[in-house]
Amino acid sequence: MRKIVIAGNWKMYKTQAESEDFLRGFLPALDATPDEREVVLCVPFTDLSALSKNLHGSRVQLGAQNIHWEEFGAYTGEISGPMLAEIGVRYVVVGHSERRQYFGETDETVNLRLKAAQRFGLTPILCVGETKQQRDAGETESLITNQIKTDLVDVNQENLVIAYEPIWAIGTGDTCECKEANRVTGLIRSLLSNPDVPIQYGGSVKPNLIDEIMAEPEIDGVLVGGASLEPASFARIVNYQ
Ligand SMILES: O=C(CO)COP(=O)(O)O
Repeated sequence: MRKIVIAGNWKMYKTQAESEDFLRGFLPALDATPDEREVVLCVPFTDLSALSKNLHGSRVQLGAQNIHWEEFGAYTGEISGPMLAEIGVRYVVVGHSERRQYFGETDETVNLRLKAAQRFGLTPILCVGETKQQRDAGETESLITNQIKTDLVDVNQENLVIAYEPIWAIGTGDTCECKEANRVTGLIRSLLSNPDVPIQYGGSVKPNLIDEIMAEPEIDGVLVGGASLEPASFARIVNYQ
């Protein structure tokens, strides 16, 4: 039975005060959430220590949005696995398209970060996905296949989550059609040595679409940006029917 992972990716939103305010509106909704669903909030570094204090005893797991591959060192602006583990972070998003686009992330550095997350006891969420140009050129399958094969070299697939996030669906409101998202998720699964790796869909996930998305057999959860920023919106997603 594959794990269900419902994660919010707050990107660069919410101060510590705003994140604490979010929890006050969100946590009560979890009383209705089936136990087998893993609920994760991937938040900015400054929110991690604030939220870790507020989440004690809660079922919400903390996630980060980046991790350096070294244990320590002169890497201005980076954060290490031991720093994240010390405050109870369990998950870390790796290879998000925004990091690949704006911060020079490559498949090689993604691979290093994936292995570092596992080395320091965290579970990485690997993001893969194609651009509109690649999809229109019929390159979706080859792009995804290359990302999976390159990013996962020597990565332990027993401690991994993957998110299929078509870049053209991120932040656009143009959610991938559920059957297509399911098809590509099935392709990703066919490339893995461990068929039980949870695979999420991400890209304009909205409350009104979550029931349909989660009804797809290959999809084991979602990675949610904008719709995870409001308590009621993310609560409806977490409590999909
Ligand atoms: O990038 C995403 C999650 O990592 C998706 O963002 P949106 O849900 O805002 O499209």
